[in-house]
Amino acid sequence: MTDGNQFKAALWSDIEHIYQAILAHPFITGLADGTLPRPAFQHFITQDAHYLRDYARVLTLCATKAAHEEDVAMFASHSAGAVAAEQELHAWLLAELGTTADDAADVPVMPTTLAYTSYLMASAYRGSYAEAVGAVLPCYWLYARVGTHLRAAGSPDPLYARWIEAYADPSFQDVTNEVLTAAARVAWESSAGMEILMRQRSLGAARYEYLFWDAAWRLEEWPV
Ligand SMILES: Cc1ncc(C[n+]2csc(CCO)c2C)c(N)n1
Repeated sequence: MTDGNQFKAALWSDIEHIYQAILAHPFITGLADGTLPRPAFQHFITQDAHYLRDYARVLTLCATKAAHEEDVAMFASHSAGAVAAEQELHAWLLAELGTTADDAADVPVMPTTLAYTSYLMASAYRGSYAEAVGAVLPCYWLYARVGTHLRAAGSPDPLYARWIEAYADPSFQDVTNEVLTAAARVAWESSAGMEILMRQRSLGAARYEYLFWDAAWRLEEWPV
């Protein structure tokens, strides 16, 4: 029931402090100035490979729940295409780091990865289409914003520069805008109560986005 642009502004104002905290995080500043220790980057890419497998499934659930055919096609194509592109990037980065996607798959799923993917799965399985879209949106939006922010300075480290390029790429900004358009429309078609749930799902996912960087920085493992 809220106008699309107003709703997008409300969603962004909910998560902007998290975006600012991500930009200030030593993982991100280290990517930009090249000081990020390789083990933290490798932890991130390895956990992200686990994350992407579940994320692709969550996008197919969004496709299943969508009311409009164009949203069905969009989420199905993102699940098949956009996630595959990221997986290719990860396979390349893992090879550069001296390991393989197969070996990375044998590394356990760490606590924050499991918590975030479980949150996404629960939102998409149990929630409405609006809640599912709210949960997947920060993943796109924060990466598009972080990528654009980092591109300005690049990175002296060629591996980190390659990662930054992927998320600053205009095609990545396009897929983000497609999901934002779908989110604005579903809000317009939803009740005020459902809009609140959608915003809560988005805020929760944005918090996990911050935690995901932080977990890699801490080289998070299961304590027991
Ligand atoms: C923790 C984490 N959050 C977001 C992304 C970015 N991302 C992953 S799947 C997808 C949708 C289609 O490509 C996007 C934007 C990531 N890689 N890892």
